[in-house]
Amino acid sequence: MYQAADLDTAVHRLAREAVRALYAELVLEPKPGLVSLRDNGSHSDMHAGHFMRSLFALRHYFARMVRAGAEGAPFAELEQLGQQAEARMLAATGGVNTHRGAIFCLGLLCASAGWRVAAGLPLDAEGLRQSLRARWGAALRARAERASHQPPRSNGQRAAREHGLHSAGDEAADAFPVLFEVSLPALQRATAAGWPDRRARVQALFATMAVLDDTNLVHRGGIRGLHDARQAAQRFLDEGGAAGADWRDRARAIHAAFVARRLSPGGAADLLGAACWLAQVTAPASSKRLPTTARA
Ligand SMILES: CC(C)(COP(=O)(O)OP(=O)(O)OC[C@H]1O[C@@H](n2cnc3c(N)ncnc32)[C@H](O)[C@@H]1O)[C@@H](O)C(=O)NCCC(=O)NCCS
Ligand SMILES: Nc1ncnc2c1ncn2[C@@H]1O[C@H](COP(=O)(O)OP(=O)(O)OP(=O)(O)O)[C@@H](O)[C@H]1O
Repeated sequence: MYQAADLDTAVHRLAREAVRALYAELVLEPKPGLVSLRDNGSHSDMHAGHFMRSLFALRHYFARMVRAGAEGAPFAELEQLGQQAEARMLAATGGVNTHRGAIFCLGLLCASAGWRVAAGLPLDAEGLRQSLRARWGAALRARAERASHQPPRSNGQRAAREHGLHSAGDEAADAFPVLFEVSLPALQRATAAGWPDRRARVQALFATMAVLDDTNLVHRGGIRGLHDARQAAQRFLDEGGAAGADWRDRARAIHAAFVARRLSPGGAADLLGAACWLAQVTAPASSKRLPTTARA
Protein backbone atom coordinates (compact mmCIF):
# COMPACT_ATOMS: atom_id res chain seq x y z
CA MET A 1 0.00 0.00 0.00
CA TYR A 2 1.13 3.52 -0.72
CA GLN A 3 1.73 6.12 1.96
CA ALA A 4 -0.34 9.32 1.65
CA ALA A 5 2.83 11.38 1.31
CA ASP A 6 4.08 9.09 -1.47
CA LEU A 7 0.85 9.55 -3.38
CA ASP A 8 1.05 13.33 -3.02
CA THR A 9 4.59 13.27 -4.37
CA ALA A 10 3.58 11.05 -7.28
CA VAL A 11 0.53 13.19 -8.12
CA HIS A 12 2.67 16.28 -8.20
CA ARG A 13 5.37 14.71 -10.35
CA LEU A 14 3.06 12.97 -12.83
CA ALA A 15 0.94 16.09 -13.36
CA ARG A 16 3.98 18.34 -13.73
CA GLU A 17 5.46 15.94 -16.29
CA ALA A 18 2.20 16.05 -18.28
CA VAL A 19 2.40 19.82 -18.62
CA ARG A 20 6.11 19.62 -19.40
CA ALA A 21 5.56 16.96 -22.08
CA LEU A 22 2.93 19.10 -23.81
CA TYR A 23 5.27 22.07 -23.58
CA ALA A 24 8.07 19.97 -25.13
CA GLU A 25 5.69 19.10 -27.99
CA LEU A 26 4.73 22.75 -28.47
CA VAL A 27 8.29 24.09 -28.65
CA LEU A 28 9.53 21.32 -30.93
CA GLU A 29 10.29 22.53 -34.45
CA PRO A 30 10.05 21.55 -37.32
CA LYS A 31 6.61 19.92 -36.96
CA PRO A 32 4.69 19.69 -40.25
CA GLY A 33 1.66 22.00 -40.23
CA LEU A 34 1.59 22.25 -36.44
CA VAL A 35 1.84 25.30 -34.21
CA SER A 36 5.30 25.94 -32.72
CA LEU A 37 7.11 28.96 -31.33
CA ARG A 38 8.43 29.58 -34.86
CA ASP A 39 5.07 29.91 -36.63
CA ASN A 40 1.38 28.92 -36.56
CA GLY A 41 1.77 26.16 -39.12
CA SER A 42 -1.52 25.51 -40.91
CA HIS A 43 -3.61 27.30 -38.27
CA SER A 44 -5.06 30.77 -38.70
CA ASP A 45 -7.05 30.75 -35.46
CA MET A 46 -4.31 29.81 -32.97
CA HIS A 47 -0.71 30.48 -32.06
CA ALA A 48 1.71 29.33 -29.38
CA GLY A 49 0.16 31.78 -26.89
CA HIS A 50 -3.14 29.87 -27.03
CA PHE A 51 -1.30 26.64 -26.21
CA MET A 52 0.53 28.28 -23.29
CA ARG A 53 -2.71 29.64 -21.83
CA SER A 54 -4.36 26.28 -22.29
CA LEU A 55 -1.48 24.46 -20.57
CA PHE A 56 -1.66 26.80 -17.61
CA ALA A 57 -5.40 26.17 -17.34
CA LEU A 58 -4.93 22.38 -17.46
CA ARG A 59 -2.28 21.94 -14.78
CA HIS A 60 -4.72 20.95 -12.02
CA TYR A 61 -6.65 18.64 -14.33
CA PHE A 62 -3.78 16.19 -14.70
CA ALA A 63 -3.33 16.05 -10.92
CA ARG A 64 -7.06 15.39 -10.53
CA MET A 65 -6.86 12.54 -13.02
CA VAL A 66 -3.93 10.92 -11.16
CA ARG A 67 -5.90 11.15 -7.90
CA ALA A 68 -9.08 9.83 -9.50
CA GLY A 69 -7.07 6.91 -10.89
CA ALA A 70 -5.56 6.25 -7.48
CA GLU A 71 -9.06 6.06 -6.02
CA GLY A 72 -10.14 3.62 -8.75
CA ALA A 73 -12.76 6.06 -10.02
CA PRO A 74 -15.23 4.70 -12.59
CA PHE A 75 -14.86 5.92 -16.16
CA ALA A 76 -17.87 8.26 -15.83
CA GLU A 77 -15.91 10.25 -13.25
CA LEU A 78 -12.84 10.52 -15.48
CA GLU A 79 -15.10 11.61 -18.31
CA GLN A 80 -16.58 14.34 -16.15
CA LEU A 81 -13.12 15.62 -15.21
CA GLY A 82 -12.18 15.53 -18.93
CA GLN A 83 -15.27 17.51 -19.87
CA GLN A 84 -14.54 20.11 -17.18
CA ALA A 85 -10.96 20.37 -18.46
CA GLU A 86 -12.19 20.91 -22.01
CA ALA A 87 -14.43 23.71 -20.76
CA ARG A 88 -11.47 25.26 -18.92
CA MET A 89 -9.29 24.97 -22.03
CA LEU A 90 -11.94 26.68 -24.16
CA ALA A 91 -12.36 29.47 -21.60
CA ALA A 92 -8.59 30.00 -21.50
CA THR A 93 -8.18 30.10 -25.28
CA GLY A 94 -11.33 32.04 -26.17
CA GLY A 95 -12.98 28.98 -27.68
CA VAL A 96 -10.01 27.51 -29.57
CA ASN A 97 -9.43 23.74 -29.43
CA THR A 98 -5.76 23.42 -28.52
CA HIS A 99 -5.61 20.27 -26.38
CA ARG A 100 -8.82 18.23 -26.78
CA GLY A 101 -6.98 15.10 -27.89
CA ALA A 102 -4.27 15.53 -25.24
CA ILE A 103 -6.82 16.02 -22.45
CA PHE A 104 -8.31 12.68 -23.40
CA CYS A 105 -5.15 10.65 -24.00
CA LEU A 106 -2.79 12.05 -21.36
CA GLY A 107 -5.64 12.28 -18.88
CA LEU A 108 -6.32 8.55 -19.18
CA LEU A 109 -2.61 7.78 -18.86
CA CYS A 110 -2.44 9.91 -15.70
CA ALA A 111 -5.37 7.97 -14.25
CA SER A 112 -3.65 4.69 -15.05
CA ALA A 113 -0.46 5.93 -13.38
CA GLY A 114 -2.44 6.94 -10.28
CA TRP A 115 -4.01 3.49 -10.11
CA ARG A 116 -0.60 1.84 -10.27
CA VAL A 117 0.99 4.12 -7.68
CA ALA A 118 -1.90 3.43 -5.29
CA ALA A 119 -1.50 -0.33 -5.87
CA GLY A 120 2.26 -0.13 -5.30
CA LEU A 121 2.94 -1.22 -8.89
CA PRO A 122 5.87 0.03 -10.98
CA LEU A 123 5.37 2.74 -13.61
CA ASP A 124 6.58 0.85 -16.66
CA ALA A 125 5.02 1.43 -20.10
CA GLU A 126 3.56 -2.07 -20.49
CA GLY A 127 2.12 -1.88 -16.98
CA LEU A 128 0.52 1.51 -17.63
CA ARG A 129 -1.09 0.16 -20.77
CA GLN A 130 -2.19 -2.99 -18.99
CA SER A 131 -3.82 -1.10 -16.11
CA LEU A 132 -5.61 1.24 -18.51
CA ARG A 133 -7.05 -1.80 -20.27
CA ALA A 134 -7.91 -3.68 -17.10
CA ARG A 135 -9.50 -0.78 -15.21
CA TRP A 136 -11.22 1.34 -17.92
CA GLY A 137 -10.90 -0.69 -21.14
CA ALA A 138 -14.44 -2.08 -21.05
CA ALA A 139 -15.97 1.38 -20.56
CA LEU A 140 -13.81 2.83 -23.34
CA ARG A 141 -14.87 0.04 -25.69
CA ALA A 142 -18.53 0.51 -24.79
CA ARG A 143 -18.14 4.24 -25.41
CA ALA A 144 -16.60 3.64 -28.84
CA GLU A 145 -19.28 1.09 -29.67
CA ARG A 146 -22.05 3.53 -28.66
CA ALA A 147 -20.48 6.29 -30.72
CA SER A 148 -20.44 4.03 -33.77
CA HIS A 149 -24.26 3.77 -33.64
CA GLN A 150 -24.92 7.48 -33.13
CA PRO A 151 -24.71 10.35 -35.59
CA PRO A 152 -21.14 11.74 -35.56
CA ARG A 153 -20.73 14.51 -33.00
CA SER A 154 -17.30 15.86 -33.92
CA ASN A 155 -15.06 16.51 -36.89
CA GLY A 156 -13.03 13.45 -35.93
CA GLN A 157 -16.01 11.10 -35.67
CA ARG A 158 -17.39 12.36 -38.99
CA ALA A 159 -14.06 11.75 -40.74
CA ALA A 160 -13.63 8.32 -39.16
CA ARG A 161 -17.16 7.21 -40.04
CA GLU A 162 -16.99 8.41 -43.61
CA HIS A 163 -13.71 6.64 -44.34
CA GLY A 164 -13.74 3.68 -41.95
CA LEU A 165 -10.81 4.98 -39.89
CA HIS A 166 -9.61 4.18 -36.37
CA SER A 167 -10.64 7.37 -34.53
CA ALA A 168 -9.18 8.89 -31.35
CA GLY A 169 -11.92 7.11 -29.38
CA ASP A 170 -11.05 3.78 -31.05
CA GLU A 171 -7.35 4.27 -30.26
CA ALA A 172 -8.25 4.73 -26.60
CA ALA A 173 -10.54 1.68 -26.62
CA ASP A 174 -7.55 -0.41 -27.79
CA ALA A 175 -5.29 1.16 -25.13
CA PHE A 176 -3.46 3.37 -27.65
CA PRO A 177 -1.71 0.88 -29.96
CA VAL A 178 0.06 3.53 -32.07
CA LEU A 179 1.35 5.31 -28.98
CA PHE A 180 2.71 2.18 -27.28
CA GLU A 181 3.82 0.26 -30.37
CA VAL A 182 5.13 3.05 -32.61
CA SER A 183 5.52 6.51 -31.04
CA LEU A 184 7.15 5.51 -27.74
CA PRO A 185 9.48 2.84 -29.25
CA ALA A 186 10.61 5.32 -31.94
CA LEU A 187 11.38 7.92 -29.28
CA GLN A 188 13.18 5.41 -27.07
CA ARG A 189 15.21 3.91 -29.93
CA ALA A 190 16.41 7.34 -31.01
CA THR A 191 17.28 8.32 -27.44
CA ALA A 192 19.08 5.01 -26.83
CA ALA A 193 21.09 5.62 -30.01
CA GLY A 194 22.29 8.88 -28.47
CA TRP A 195 20.28 11.27 -30.64
CA PRO A 196 19.65 14.66 -29.06
CA ASP A 197 16.12 15.23 -27.68
CA ARG A 198 15.04 17.41 -30.56
CA ARG A 199 15.88 14.86 -33.23
CA ALA A 200 14.47 11.97 -31.21
CA ARG A 201 11.13 13.81 -30.89
CA VAL A 202 11.00 14.75 -34.57
CA GLN A 203 11.70 11.11 -35.42
CA ALA A 204 8.90 9.93 -33.12
CA LEU A 205 6.48 12.48 -34.63
CA PHE A 206 7.16 11.33 -38.20
CA ALA A 207 7.02 7.64 -37.23
CA THR A 208 3.59 8.35 -35.72
CA MET A 209 2.37 10.38 -38.70
CA ALA A 210 3.36 7.56 -41.06
CA VAL A 211 0.87 5.12 -39.51
CA LEU A 212 -1.84 6.99 -37.55
CA ASP A 213 -5.40 7.45 -38.83
CA ASP A 214 -5.16 11.12 -37.88
CA THR A 215 -8.67 12.44 -38.33
CA ASN A 216 -7.43 16.03 -38.11
CA LEU A 217 -5.70 15.50 -41.44
CA VAL A 218 -8.91 14.15 -42.96
CA HIS A 219 -11.03 16.95 -41.55
CA ARG A 220 -8.76 19.51 -43.18
CA GLY A 221 -7.52 17.79 -46.33
CA GLY A 222 -9.92 14.94 -47.02
CA ILE A 223 -8.80 11.31 -47.21
CA ARG A 224 -6.25 12.41 -49.82
CA GLY A 225 -4.74 14.73 -47.22
CA LEU A 226 -4.28 11.81 -44.81
CA HIS A 227 -2.73 9.54 -47.47
CA ASP A 228 -0.36 12.23 -48.74
CA ALA A 229 0.71 13.16 -45.21
CA ARG A 230 1.41 9.54 -44.29
CA GLN A 231 3.43 9.09 -47.48
CA ALA A 232 5.43 12.26 -46.88
CA ALA A 233 6.23 11.07 -43.34
CA GLN A 234 7.28 7.63 -44.58
CA ARG A 235 9.50 9.20 -47.24
CA PHE A 236 11.17 11.33 -44.57
CA LEU A 237 11.86 8.17 -42.53
CA ASP A 238 13.10 6.25 -45.59
CA GLU A 239 15.54 9.06 -46.38
CA GLY A 240 17.21 8.66 -43.00
CA GLY A 241 14.66 10.31 -40.72
CA ALA A 242 16.07 12.84 -38.26
CA ALA A 243 19.53 11.26 -38.48
CA GLY A 244 20.72 12.62 -41.83
CA ALA A 245 22.68 15.87 -42.08
CA ASP A 246 19.88 17.60 -44.02
CA TRP A 247 17.06 16.36 -41.75
CA ARG A 248 15.98 19.85 -40.74
CA ASP A 249 15.65 21.09 -44.33
CA ARG A 250 13.72 17.99 -45.33
CA ALA A 251 11.37 18.35 -42.36
CA ARG A 252 10.90 22.08 -43.02
CA ALA A 253 10.10 21.40 -46.69
CA ILE A 254 7.34 19.01 -45.55
CA HIS A 255 6.13 21.67 -43.12
CA ALA A 256 5.87 24.20 -45.97
CA ALA A 257 4.00 21.69 -48.15
CA PHE A 258 1.53 20.97 -45.30
CA VAL A 259 0.97 24.68 -44.66
CA ALA A 260 0.23 25.23 -48.36
CA ARG A 261 -2.59 22.65 -48.05
CA ARG A 262 -3.67 23.59 -44.50
CA LEU A 263 -2.80 20.08 -43.29
CA SER A 264 -2.22 19.60 -39.56
CA PRO A 265 -1.49 16.26 -37.88
CA GLY A 266 -2.99 17.20 -34.50
CA GLY A 267 -3.53 13.57 -33.46
CA ALA A 268 0.13 12.73 -34.05
CA ALA A 269 1.10 15.83 -32.03
CA ASP A 270 -1.00 14.59 -29.10
CA LEU A 271 0.62 11.16 -29.24
CA LEU A 272 4.07 12.71 -29.35
CA GLY A 273 3.20 14.62 -26.16
CA ALA A 274 1.98 11.39 -24.58
CA ALA A 275 5.15 9.54 -25.68
CA CYS A 276 7.32 12.28 -24.12
CA TRP A 277 5.37 11.89 -20.87
CA LEU A 278 5.72 8.10 -20.91
CA ALA A 279 9.45 8.27 -21.63
CA GLN A 280 9.83 10.65 -18.71
CA VAL A 281 7.72 8.96 -16.05
CA THR A 282 8.93 5.44 -16.85
CA ALA A 283 12.61 6.48 -16.74
CA PRO A 284 14.62 5.98 -13.53
CA ALA A 285 13.98 8.96 -11.22
CA SER A 286 17.43 10.48 -11.52
CA SER A 287 17.82 10.49 -15.26
CA LYS A 288 15.86 13.38 -16.63
CA ARG A 289 15.48 16.74 -18.07
CA LEU A 290 12.33 17.31 -20.16
CA PRO A 291 11.67 20.42 -22.19
CA THR A 292 14.63 21.60 -24.09
CA THR A 293 14.61 24.07 -26.91
CA ALA A 294 18.29 23.39 -27.43
CA ARG A 295 19.34 23.20 -31.05
CA ALA A 296 20.83 19.97 -32.29
C1 LIG B 1 -12.31 11.09 -27.97
C2 LIG B 1 -12.02 12.57 -28.03
C3 LIG B 1 -10.52 12.75 -28.21
C4 LIG B 1 -12.77 13.20 -29.19
O1 LIG B 1 -12.33 12.67 -30.41
P1 LIG B 1 -13.19 12.63 -31.74
O2 LIG B 1 -12.75 11.45 -32.53
O3 LIG B 1 -14.66 12.70 -31.40
O4 LIG B 1 -12.84 13.89 -32.62
P2 LIG B 1 -12.29 15.36 -32.49
O5 LIG B 1 -12.42 15.97 -33.85
O6 LIG B 1 -12.97 16.11 -31.37
O7 LIG B 1 -10.73 15.11 -32.24
C5 LIG B 1 -10.11 15.15 -31.07
C6 LIG B 1 -8.59 15.16 -31.20
O8 LIG B 1 -8.04 13.83 -31.14
C7 LIG B 1 -6.79 13.80 -31.82
N1 LIG B 1 -6.79 12.69 -32.81
C8 LIG B 1 -7.25 12.66 -34.06
N2 LIG B 1 -7.12 11.46 -34.62
C9 LIG B 1 -6.55 10.68 -33.67
C10 LIG B 1 -6.20 9.30 -33.63
N3 LIG B 1 -6.40 8.48 -34.66
N4 LIG B 1 -5.65 8.86 -32.49
C11 LIG B 1 -5.46 9.65 -31.44
N5 LIG B 1 -5.77 10.95 -31.42
C12 LIG B 1 -6.34 11.45 -32.53
C13 LIG B 1 -6.63 15.14 -32.47
O9 LIG B 1 -5.83 15.98 -31.71
C14 LIG B 1 -8.03 15.70 -32.50
O10 LIG B 1 -8.06 17.11 -32.48
C15 LIG B 1 -12.37 13.26 -26.73
O11 LIG B 1 -11.88 14.57 -26.76
C16 LIG B 1 -13.85 13.36 -26.39
O12 LIG B 1 -14.62 12.45 -26.59
N6 LIG B 1 -14.25 14.48 -25.85
C17 LIG B 1 -15.59 14.66 -25.39
C18 LIG B 1 -15.55 14.98 -23.90
C19 LIG B 1 -15.14 13.76 -23.09
O13 LIG B 1 -15.87 12.78 -23.01
N7 LIG B 1 -13.98 13.79 -22.48
C20 LIG B 1 -13.54 12.67 -21.69
C21 LIG B 1 -12.12 12.75 -21.26
S1 LIG B 1 -11.66 11.32 -20.31
N1 LIG C 1 1.38 21.90 -31.74
C1 LIG C 1 0.15 21.76 -32.24
N2 LIG C 1 -0.26 22.53 -33.25
C2 LIG C 1 -1.51 22.39 -33.77
N3 LIG C 1 -2.42 21.52 -33.34
C3 LIG C 1 -2.05 20.72 -32.34
C4 LIG C 1 -0.77 20.82 -31.77
N4 LIG C 1 -0.70 19.95 -30.80
C5 LIG C 1 -1.86 19.33 -30.79
N5 LIG C 1 -2.72 19.78 -31.72
C6 LIG C 1 -4.09 19.28 -31.94
O1 LIG C 1 -4.75 19.71 -33.12
C7 LIG C 1 -6.13 19.96 -32.87
C8 LIG C 1 -6.60 21.26 -33.49
O2 LIG C 1 -6.83 21.10 -34.85
P1 LIG C 1 -8.07 21.72 -35.63
O3 LIG C 1 -8.07 23.23 -35.52
O4 LIG C 1 -8.07 21.15 -37.01
O5 LIG C 1 -9.28 21.10 -34.82
P2 LIG C 1 -10.80 21.38 -34.81
O6 LIG C 1 -11.11 22.30 -33.68
O7 LIG C 1 -11.44 20.02 -34.75
O8 LIG C 1 -11.16 21.98 -36.23
P3 LIG C 1 -11.43 23.47 -36.80
O9 LIG C 1 -10.79 24.46 -35.89
O10 LIG C 1 -10.78 23.40 -38.16
O11 LIG C 1 -12.92 23.54 -36.84
C9 LIG C 1 -6.28 20.00 -31.40
O12 LIG C 1 -7.17 18.99 -30.99
C10 LIG C 1 -4.96 19.71 -30.80
O13 LIG C 1 -5.09 18.62 -29.89
